[in-house]
Amino acid sequence: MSKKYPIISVVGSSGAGTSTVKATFDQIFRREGVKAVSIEGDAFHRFNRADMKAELERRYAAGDATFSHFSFEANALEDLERVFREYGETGAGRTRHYVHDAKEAEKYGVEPGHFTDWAPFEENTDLLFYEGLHGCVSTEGINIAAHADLKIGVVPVINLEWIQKIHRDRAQRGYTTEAVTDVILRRMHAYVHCIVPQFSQTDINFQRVPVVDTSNPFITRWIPTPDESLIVIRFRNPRGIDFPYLTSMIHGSWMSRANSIVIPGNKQDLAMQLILTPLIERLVREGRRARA
Ligand SMILES: Nc1ncnc2c1ncn2[C@@H]1O[C@H](COP(=O)(O)OP(=O)(O)OP(=O)(O)O)[C@@H](O)[C@H]1O
Ligand SMILES: O=C(CO)[C@H](O)[C@H](O)COP(=O)(O)O
Repeated sequence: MSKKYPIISVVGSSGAGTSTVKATFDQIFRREGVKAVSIEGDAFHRFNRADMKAELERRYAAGDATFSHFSFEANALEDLERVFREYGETGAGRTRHYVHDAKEAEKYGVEPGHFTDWAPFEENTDLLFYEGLHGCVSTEGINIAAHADLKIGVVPVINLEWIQKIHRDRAQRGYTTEAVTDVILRRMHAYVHCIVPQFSQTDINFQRVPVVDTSNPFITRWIPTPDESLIVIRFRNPRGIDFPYLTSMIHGSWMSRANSIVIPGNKQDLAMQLILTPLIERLVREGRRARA
């Protein structure tokens, strides 16, 4: 935690929608005049695509079928923790990009499956924004969650998460349904042990729930739309959250528990703006005051 240089960490599995949620944050940053530096969790993969394949085969041959991009060891989490710590203390840090597909290759000038060079953060920023797989990890020897000041989980129910991943990986990354299904299966062990525990560290979870039949996620022809879903928003500490205000501003919402509200799926953007803007505004105000 850092008053001077705050960190926002948005965590979700692959295909959960963290990149989509980043667009809402960017909108809030622009509107509120917040200068943010952004990093992607995939920048901290330990291996490029070819080396990851070799490492997977090596471990598989040695009898380990649990290794995947979700595993702690597949990611340089010690570097991610260092970046969080250094940013919190000094406002400095560095990042790079993992290039997934041809479109990103054109943008970054690096072949798919490779990393760009590391580059230092822009100076004089108000906050660090992270989105990815491991931004709230708290395990033996690594405590990334401890460095983040606002921690958000993006967690569609699992059938929906698979549908989102399958459609995104097919449409944008050129994979077949079978290839994505294999990846989902291979990652299941680490999903349970490395990804899921983070959602108990988060301050707020956004859980999208479809209200259409997704019982066979591998054959659905499209991703359930916002109108075909609800979102459960759960606050770890409900103290200070103005629930009557939220439920009156968000048409069609209701409280389902003392710390949770349910909203129509098409109100996600509005709900995030109403909930997150005051929290971001406070972090930035306190940061600017501490740095003055
Ligand atoms: N609220 C939503 N409503 C409808 N579709 C959504 C929603 N959120 C995400 N999606 C869709 O799900 C797919 C995956 O979303 P996104 O790329 O944001 O995931 P991600 O968590 O960033 O994945 P990765 O970390 O693997 O890059 C995209 O096709 C996106 O359009
Ligand atoms: O989205 C992901 C994790 O968040 C990707 O699955 C990961 O970055 C590896 O990509 P690839 O195997 O296609 O090189």
